[in-house]
Amino acid sequence: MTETVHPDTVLIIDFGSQVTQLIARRVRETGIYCEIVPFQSSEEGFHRLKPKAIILSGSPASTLDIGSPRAPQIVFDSGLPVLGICYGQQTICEQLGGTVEAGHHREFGRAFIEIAKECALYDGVWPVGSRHQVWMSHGDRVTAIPDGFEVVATSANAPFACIANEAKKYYAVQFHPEVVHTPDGAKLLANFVQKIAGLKGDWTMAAYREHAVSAIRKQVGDKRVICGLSGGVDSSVAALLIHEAIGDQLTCILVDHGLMRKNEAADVVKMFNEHYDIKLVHVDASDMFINALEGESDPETKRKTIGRLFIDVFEAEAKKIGGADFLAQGTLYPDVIESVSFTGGPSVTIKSHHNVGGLPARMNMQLVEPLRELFKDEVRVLGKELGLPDSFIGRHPFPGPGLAIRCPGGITREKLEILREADAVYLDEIRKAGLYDAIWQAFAVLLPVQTVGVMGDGRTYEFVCALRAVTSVDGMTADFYHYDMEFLGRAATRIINEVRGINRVVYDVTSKPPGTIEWE
Ligand SMILES: Nc1ncnc2c1ncn2[C@@H]1O[C@H](COP(=O)(O)OP(=O)(O)OP(=O)(O)O)[C@@H](O)[C@H]1O
Ligand SMILES: O=c1[nH]c(=O)c2[nH+]cn([C@@H]3O[C@H](COP(=O)(O)O)[C@@H](O)[C@H]3O)c2[nH]1
Ligand SMILES: NC(=O)CC[C@H](N)C(=O)O
Ligand SMILES: [Mg+2]
Repeated sequence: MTETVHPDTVLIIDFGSQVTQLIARRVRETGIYCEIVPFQSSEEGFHRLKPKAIILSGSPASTLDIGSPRAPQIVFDSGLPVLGICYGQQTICEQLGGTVEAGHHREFGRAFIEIAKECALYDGVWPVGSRHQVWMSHGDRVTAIPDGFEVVATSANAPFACIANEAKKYYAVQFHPEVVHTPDGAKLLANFVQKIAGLKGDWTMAAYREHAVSAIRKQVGDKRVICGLSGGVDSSVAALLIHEAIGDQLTCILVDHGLMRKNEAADVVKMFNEHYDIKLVHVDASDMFINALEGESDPETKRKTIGRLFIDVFEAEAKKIGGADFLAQGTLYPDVIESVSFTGGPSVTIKSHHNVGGLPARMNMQLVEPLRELFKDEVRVLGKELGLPDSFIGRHPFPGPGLAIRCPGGITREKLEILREADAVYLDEIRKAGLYDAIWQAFAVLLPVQTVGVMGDGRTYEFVCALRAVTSVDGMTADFYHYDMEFLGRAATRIINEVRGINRVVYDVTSKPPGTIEWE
């Protein structure tokens, strides 16, 4: 992963909790660098990262199960501050001489803890004798604590809600400080990394930019790099960073697959040519994509066809510039974590995200992934640092397969055109209402269903358009956006009046889960 060691790094050992990523986010918010390493490779991670503090995550496992994961001994031999969360607390107790039992009451959700003693972990946050809301999610509980520890907070069902060995700087909590339902949790984590471990918050995007630029130079040398540029935040920021590092050795390739939003390809090319001196090839491959997709209705086939054609175009373009040794991607940290995280069993494929991950084997190119340590919101901050215009930084995500996965049923050129128009009107209404930034992602979907309507005293028999808008932090979970009805009415009227081929509009009120954000 990282090539350079950050001076003040926190190692987060992941035992497979659903919320391990949130620990990383909370630590990063204090300006301190951290990485999540799966417990299986945590010893190797320790040597690679040379951390100054360690956090042990929660887990679906029970320490009472035979073969359940443990922290490597080096954690306790290192003399570093350690914070154990939930399972992390339980394994600390198991490993250092305490005991854990299966609890009589499983405890999920909100709970209240009483502060019994002063503790560096909540210094300046929770006074002795006060009571605070925390979030619990456990079945097992600690029943005896190891020597050298004392109980510093209790809850009705977790007498050892927080325990500490201040001399060794070991802290362990049964609750989850990383989730927002523990309102003061972020302050506790900040106390751990700043006051207890004494780390400096110098993980800034300016520092990251320097670090990334020199890492790219070192990796690429004087070789050529191609970068698929969609105009989305990730690929735009990746392109700017790589260009800063290696200038003309970079060629960006924008593939217009005929599945972009209205005017999108032209806008992206214009913006890049106006602001940057980056080599950008705009490939109109729309016939190739649409011909291959025409009539196709299976979502997975659509996605795979598009993924394959992207490869073909990248290959052909690389050849035209005399070959390229590297392919740049805007892979983000959550993508990396999802592919290494400990899971109880094989996970199912919900949808094959058009992923350029299959590229290197076929194209024989090495990957350049300058954003693989960052979360999306950090990428946006980095984009700002690099001077990317706000209109690009705040853009809603747009999937690589584009309108093809918003047109359920067989794809036709005509349907794509109708959808493109409806989507443009919908987004225009959102912008006019000042809602664009409050919504994480919004788009129109053209349903393969025709319904009867009446317009100008005549009968119509046309398509249904579904509108989607969601709020989310990272796209992993999402809620539908709660518009007021006036807005929906206005958008529907405009779409029906202005877009030929649509005579009915509906709004999607499904969250994720159980739905996904896209319809295919
Ligand atoms: N039309 C396109 N032309 C060239 N490359 C593309 C195109 N669409 C997607 N890609 C490539 O696929 C990658 C993944 O797409 P993805 O949509 O996740 O990222 P993005 O478009 O850069 O950002 P965002 O998530 O904000 O849309 C992009 O970073 C880009 O390299
Ligand atoms: O680059 C991409 N290639 C894809 O194949 C793809 N499929 C979904 N998405 C985007 O991912 C986020 C989550 O989408 P879902 O809830 O539909 O899985 C949403 O932001 C989707 O727009 C994709 N992005
Ligand atoms: N969230 C957790 O870490 C849970 C730990 C353990 N599986 C329990 O039920 O107690
Ligand atoms: Mg995109």
